[in-house]
Amino acid sequence: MITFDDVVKVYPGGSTAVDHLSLELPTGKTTVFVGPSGCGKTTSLRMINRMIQPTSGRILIDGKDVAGQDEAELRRGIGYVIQHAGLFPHRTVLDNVATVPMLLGKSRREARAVAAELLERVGLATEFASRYPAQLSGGQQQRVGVARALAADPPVMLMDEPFSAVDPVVREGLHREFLRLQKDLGKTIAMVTHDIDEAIKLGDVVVIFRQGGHLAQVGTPQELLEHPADEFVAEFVGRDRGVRSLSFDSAADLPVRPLPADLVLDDAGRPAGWSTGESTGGTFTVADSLRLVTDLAISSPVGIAVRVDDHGKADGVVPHHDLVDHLAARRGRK
Ligand SMILES: Nc1ncnc2c1ncn2[C@@H]1O[C@H](COP(=O)(O)OP(=O)(O)OP(=O)(O)O)[C@@H](O)[C@H]1O
Repeated sequence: MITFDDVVKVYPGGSTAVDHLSLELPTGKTTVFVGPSGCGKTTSLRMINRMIQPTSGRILIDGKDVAGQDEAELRRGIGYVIQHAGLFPHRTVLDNVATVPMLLGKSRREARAVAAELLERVGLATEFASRYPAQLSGGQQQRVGVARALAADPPVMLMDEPFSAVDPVVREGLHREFLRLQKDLGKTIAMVTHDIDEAIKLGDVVVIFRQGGHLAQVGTPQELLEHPADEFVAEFVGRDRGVRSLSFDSAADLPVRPLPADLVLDDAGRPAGWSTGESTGGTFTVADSLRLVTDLAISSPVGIAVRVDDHGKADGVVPHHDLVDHLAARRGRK
């Protein structure tokens, strides 16, 4: 666990970047710092590995004050990923990643073997290993940056806007990769982003800052969407927060009706469209979210979402008025 204990940072010149921050970042989870520009996110992140010294207060990792630790040793346990990956331009991709294990005392051969394995883990094919950073796309460079940060197998990772320099499609892929990796690795991650959607997608815990380095709210993405603490948070998480909070609710307890006669099935019982010739526009299973069902019901030409089982066989439908009733009942329960 990383603990901020009443941390203040006032820069020379008098601007307060972080104002009495007390916060706990749980072990093995991703905590995302988000907020408007200049609200102290990066300053907070960099105080964890002592790139910036707090003016007052303490930061502890697993109960140990970082201020009392040897800087080099502290940083060996903390991976650091930045926006443009920060790769060494004159070293190959493989050697960029192998540098850290070599610094930690592994032979060149061993270090390269570790590097090759990490590159594979972040989804880079072996053919990229011998290229130089400039010969990679932004998204590929970012993967190398993540692999390099993981090379010392640090329990803690700091990530400052790691995905913001790439286009939305590439970012989407990196997000998927990140979630898959983190599920396997369970690192204690602190990440900075200015993008609330990214924070909600990647964070187990989301910390919203407001101007002046004040904490606005801390919570799970679902808590922030459903119970914003004030107008600032409500505005920040977005006006469509109600719809987005449906992503965190399962479709498992949504009541379904029997299959209507005008739903056409193929020989295997899979939905093939409506008798009017229109498509079902997709299907859902009990493992999906209420957001998907809502989307299907709204975009369906007949206003009905079709549920299938694990084999793709249709096993029930949800007309949009049933969905509206379910959502109203859900609101009553919360
Ligand atoms: N080295 C510095 N000297 C003086 N003031 C600084 C310094 N670094 C940052 N600041 C100020 O401290 C405040 C917080 O900066 P910080 O970089 O932590 O914000 P941020 O939330 O990460 O912003 P952004 O999203 O724009 O990167 C800002 O007002 C900034 O101008």
